[in-house]
Amino acid sequence: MNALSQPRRPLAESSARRDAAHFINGEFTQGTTGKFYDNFCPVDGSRIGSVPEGGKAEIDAAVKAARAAMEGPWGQMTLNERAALLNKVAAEINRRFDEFLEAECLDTGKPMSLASHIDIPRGAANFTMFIDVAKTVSSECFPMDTPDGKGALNYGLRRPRGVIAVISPWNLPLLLMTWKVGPALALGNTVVVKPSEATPLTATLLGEVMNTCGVPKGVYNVVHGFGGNSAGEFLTQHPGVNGITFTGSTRSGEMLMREAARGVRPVSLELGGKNPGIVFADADMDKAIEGTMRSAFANCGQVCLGTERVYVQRPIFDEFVARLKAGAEGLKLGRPEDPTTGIGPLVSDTHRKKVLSYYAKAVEQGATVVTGGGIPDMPGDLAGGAWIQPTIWTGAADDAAIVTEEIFGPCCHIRPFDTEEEVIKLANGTPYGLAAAVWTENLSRAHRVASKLEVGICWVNSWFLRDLRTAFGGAKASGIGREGGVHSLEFYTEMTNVCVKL
Ligand SMILES: NC(=O)C1=CN([C@@H]2O[C@H](COP(=O)(O)OP(=O)(O)OC[C@H]3O[C@@H](n4cnc5c(N)ncnc54)[C@H](O)[C@@H]3O)[C@@H](O)[C@H]2O)C=CC1
Ligand SMILES: O=C(O)/C=C/C=C(\O)C(=O)O
Repeated sequence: MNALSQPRRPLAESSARRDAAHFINGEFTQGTTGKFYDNFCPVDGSRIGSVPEGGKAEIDAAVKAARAAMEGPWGQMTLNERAALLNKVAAEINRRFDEFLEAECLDTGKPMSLASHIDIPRGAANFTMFIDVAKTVSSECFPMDTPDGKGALNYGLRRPRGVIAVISPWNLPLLLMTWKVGPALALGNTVVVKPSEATPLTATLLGEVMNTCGVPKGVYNVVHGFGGNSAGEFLTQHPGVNGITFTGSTRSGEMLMREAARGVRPVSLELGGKNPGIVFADADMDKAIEGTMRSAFANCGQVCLGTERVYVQRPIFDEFVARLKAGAEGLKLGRPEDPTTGIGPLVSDTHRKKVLSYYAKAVEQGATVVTGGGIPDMPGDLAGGAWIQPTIWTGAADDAAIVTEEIFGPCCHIRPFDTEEEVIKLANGTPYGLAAAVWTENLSRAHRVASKLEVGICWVNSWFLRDLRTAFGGAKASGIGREGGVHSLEFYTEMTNVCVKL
């Protein structure tokens, strides 16, 4: 199970190559729209299977099933009963680890070495962690004075919010979907999930797991389809939805928020980033290079927390650029099942077109291409995949597109800086505010800089070190709200203050 130490069977032979299906009220269905689209593997462009596109009828059926489950057996369950079921779900994901792994790597093309360490284990951990939160969280209590001297007692009572719409992206499909489904269910809600159109497989597979574990029908529903004028928009428009949680682009987040305004429904939005990495001259160079390699290139740069702007203090600038260049050029592009693969393809040809448009803009706007900048020559069937070269630039202006806009590819721009004050201003000089990575051996400086960066998450001498109990989310245009640990209660529950006169 789990870690990848030797080659796996080729994904071409995987039994995870299947048609996707909606999962509504505990049953798999192809729906009634008669519309289907093809799901392609970005490794070689091969067809994985078909995906039904859900319409208003499928969304309505899923929302009604979710509501009925709230009012039925799920809503009647004790926390311990719910927890037992969700622990079984986590155990079943681990038991079917290889199926989830193959499905995720078929859909995304990411290396199995990465998905077996991050995506699939987190798919299970997202359930167990939030069960712990639900079981251990305490409530607030305020005793108060009253004129008669007898007093009153206020206490907060948390109830599930209801039917939660989960709209999830393609870059970490199982991880980011369960990051929302885990707390939603642990806290007693039901869900309708609209996974990304590009990555339908693991959400479908999770339906099988729910049935195997005896999770009541209607608790977990999946409807496939696209965003605007399709399943995504129909879901957010449905009046039976009590809250909308979304991870994806800032543009789509804005649209969702408009939909959520109808009926004044809460949103939790984790959106785009243009995250800075700041490397001070006193940094441990090996650690800074290793961390920046991961933050710029892991998952082919398709991580919202990734570093696309690197600021390096001038005395170490040339050495840093040379070493990151060597690292990028040493990354092996390869098949997911090859344990020596360092980087996979982008998720789709459509996304590659977007990333390549930035590669072109970088040159047009006068940046120096340190390495990469195009499409690599891939052998045989891989030539049909969405491969792209890891790319590093220097010399772009601070207002160039590659320095200001989220690219979501394996690339970064490196710029020198002189002073702490200057780099804080540069780092904050963007509408986004998701994450930052600061590299320094000076403890005082680390704390000082972290406190001044306008971001939701600041790593010091690390990147993507995740404690699931901590607050996770973005500042400014990178999102609204925080999820993780007790912070998830804010969105997934509704608080009633009970005031008891004594
Ligand atoms: N913050 C993050 O983690 C992610 C950021 N992105 C960024 O977004 C860019 C565009 O990628 P997309 O796949 O188009 O991301 P997107 O943000 O448009 O899509 C994410 C999810 O939202 C759904 N969606 C889109 N529009 C919707 C609407 N009007 N109503 C309801 N649901 C809707 C999609 O079907 C998908 O499930 C990427 O190039 C990247 O820059 C993409 C994926 C994840
Ligand atoms: O929850 C995590 O650990 C990772 C989150 C990553 C994203 O939200 C993303 O890349 O979109």
